[in-house]
Amino acid sequence: MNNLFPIFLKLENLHTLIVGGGYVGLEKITAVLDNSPLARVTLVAPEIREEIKSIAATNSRINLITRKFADDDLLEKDLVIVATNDKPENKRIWETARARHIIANVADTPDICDFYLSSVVRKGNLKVAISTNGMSPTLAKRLKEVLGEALPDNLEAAMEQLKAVRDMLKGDFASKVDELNRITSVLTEEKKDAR
Ligand SMILES: C[C@@]1(CC(=O)O)c2cc3[nH]c(cc4nc(cc5[nH]c(cc(n2)[C@H]1CCC(=O)O)[C@@](C)(CC(=O)O)[C@@H]5CCC(=O)O)C(CC(=O)O)=C4CCC(=O)O)c(CCC(=O)O)c3CC(=O)O
Ligand SMILES: NC(=O)C1=CN([C@@H]2O[C@H](COP(=O)(O)OP(=O)(O)OC[C@H]3O[C@@H](n4cnc5c(N)ncnc54)[C@H](O)[C@@H]3O)[C@@H](O)[C@H]2O)C=CC1
Repeated sequence: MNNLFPIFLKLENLHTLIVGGGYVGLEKITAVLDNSPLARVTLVAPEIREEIKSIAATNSRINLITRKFADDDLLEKDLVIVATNDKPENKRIWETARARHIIANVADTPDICDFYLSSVVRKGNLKVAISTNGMSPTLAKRLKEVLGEALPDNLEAAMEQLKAVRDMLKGDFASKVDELNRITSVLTEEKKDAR
């Protein structure tokens, strides 16, 4: 059973802290910016990889701090991704974040993660997030490739047309829901017919 509750965060409205500037720190900041290019991120680490420095050089919303993590780095942060190579310190940072009610992801240590990153299929406005409940990130990555190929390319046009219909529809909420369900029923009916 996967009990994780999926949500889609507007990281441009939040302030994310990343602790650690090595390979994993780079992977995490890349995942954040690929999805949310306007995310506000502070990254703290005594040694920061060159790739991270070049990302920050062209993005004023990324702030790099070149020193070890200090508890007050958590001030005014909404979520934290911990990726240092010091396991006990990772755990201590998670505990400190917990005490301040800030949710944390700790690379390498699912037991003390409040949230996981997901594998992400993107097609224009459509985004599908995949989790295997931490069982196999590699399977999540493969499924992303499979779904990416399986989803039709004209979904964006369909979404745009449905949005236009949605904006045009008059009447109360229930009648709008009925109409949108009627228009889109073909999507599931075709599948039923094929069986
Ligand atoms: C629990 C979770 C917590 C979290 O990190 O958020 C976690 C944990 C761990 N990952 C490990 C290893 C690898 N992770 C990847 C890849 C990804 N890992 C991601 C998410 C998650 N990884 C969360 C669960 C997601 C879920 O529910 O399915 C993805 C989806 C998203 C992202 O990270 O951005 C991204 C794919 C992105 C994409 O391309 O689509 C690869 C493959 C590769 O890179 O090719 C490997 C190597 C192969 C292997 O080990 O499987 C290890 C062992 C470390 C060690 O052995 O030292 C742990 C720790 C453990 O399991 O104990
Ligand atoms: N490299 C990989 O592909 C994987 C690594 N891991 C694990 O993830 C962790 C991080 O790995 P890497 O990024 O590869 O390590 P790395 O050695 O490349 O980077 C570690 C980073 O942590 C920083 N750091 C150390 N102590 C700190 C502190 N007190 N405060 C702030 N920053 C601090 C360092 O300055 C450096 O930027 C390690 O525990 C590693 O075992 C897990 C899975 C895969």
